[in-house]
Amino acid sequence: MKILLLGKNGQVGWELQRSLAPLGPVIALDRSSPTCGDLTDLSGLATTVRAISPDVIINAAAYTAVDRAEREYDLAHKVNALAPGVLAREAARIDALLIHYSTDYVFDGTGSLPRTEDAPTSPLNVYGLTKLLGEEEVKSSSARYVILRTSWVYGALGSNFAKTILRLAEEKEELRVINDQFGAPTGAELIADVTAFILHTSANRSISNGTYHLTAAGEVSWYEYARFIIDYARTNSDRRVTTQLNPTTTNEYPTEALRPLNSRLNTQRLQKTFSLQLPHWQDGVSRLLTEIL
Ligand SMILES: NC(=O)C1=CN([C@@H]2O[C@H](COP(=O)(O)OP(=O)(O)OC[C@H]3O[C@@H](n4cnc5c(N)ncnc54)[C@H](OP(=O)(O)O)[C@@H]3O)[C@@H](O)[C@H]2O)C=CC1
Ligand SMILES: Cc1cn([C@H]2C[C@H](O)[C@@H](COP(=O)(O)OP(=O)(O)O[C@H]3O[C@@H](C)C(=O)[C@@H](O)[C@H]3O)O2)c(=O)[nH]c1=O
Ligand SMILES: [Mg+2]
Repeated sequence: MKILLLGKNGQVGWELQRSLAPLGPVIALDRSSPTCGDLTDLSGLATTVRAISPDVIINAAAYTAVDRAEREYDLAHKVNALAPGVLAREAARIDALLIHYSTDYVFDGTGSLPRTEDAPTSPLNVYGLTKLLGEEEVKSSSARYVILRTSWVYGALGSNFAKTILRLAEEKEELRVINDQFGAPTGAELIADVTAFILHTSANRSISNGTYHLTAAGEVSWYEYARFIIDYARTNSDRRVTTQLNPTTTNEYPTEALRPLNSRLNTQRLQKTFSLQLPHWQDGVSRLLTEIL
């Protein structure tokens, strides 16, 4: 199968370059590739799909700066909603399968139960809204598609909460981290591996269009996640991690964008449909920390 990958140097895109390699030729693009891989260039994107004519399109590119998106609606909307719409309509023209990623931030995060794929969406911030509009663009096209909603992504390459905390833990005397937002940190490696597995499955049996929640198992608050990272660095490295880590609340830690308190996603549909098991978040985070410390 010929695969077109967009966003090749993001956290997930980078790991996809590895996990997709055994499945067939991968044409991997980013915003500065000679062949247009810029999601703000909607006609250029369409031309790219027509020129390459892939069997599968994987969209790992996105506007992911959650606070900045509050000030850059038009750009976030173009990248997260209009561009996936173009990809979906071009996929439909050539009968390619589109794999697209979305987020826990499409939900408002009330209550404490893990949300299923069909739970009502109600984003609290611009990033979440534009990602939801992107999902709707994909679903309303006549393309074959799989949407994978994930959460709290980290990887060795790129920026993420785990790497930020490691840095701040050496720089600052005190760190305050929110203790009332809960979710599952999910490795870019895991997302990429599951994506490759889904594609391999789709080569042998037809899979129906659908949205699936894909996160690591277990749950944690950002504060407990930071605690895990700092304890791990103290035990397993020579870093001088002298910071004092203190819990705080969403109300006491204002940010430009509102974030859901409950980011828990129910992953049963993915596990049952593809006979998969999802590892605990601590497994992947320990691997990351071992790798970067
Ligand atoms: N990060 C997270 O915590 C979560 C991410 N997701 C979703 O998972 C997917 C992958 O995210 P992740 O890998 O973490 O994100 P990253 O921010 O690590 O990577 C996104 C990539 O998209 C690229 N990109 C941004 N704008 C454009 C553009 N106009 N044209 C081409 N490329 C562009 C970025 O390039 P550049 O660096 O040049 O800007 C970057 O390489 C996204 O759909 C995201 O919404 C879902 C839940 C959580
Ligand atoms: C750095 C820092 C963050 N925080 C809080 C802010 C926020 O609520 C939480 C995580 O911070 P981040 O900046 O990593 O949050 P954010 O960039 O919003 O992370 C999100 O990114 C998008 C792309 C997604 O799709 C989501 O799943 C989620 O991963 O921790 C603290 O309380 N103290 C700190 O020192
Ligand atoms: Mg972030």
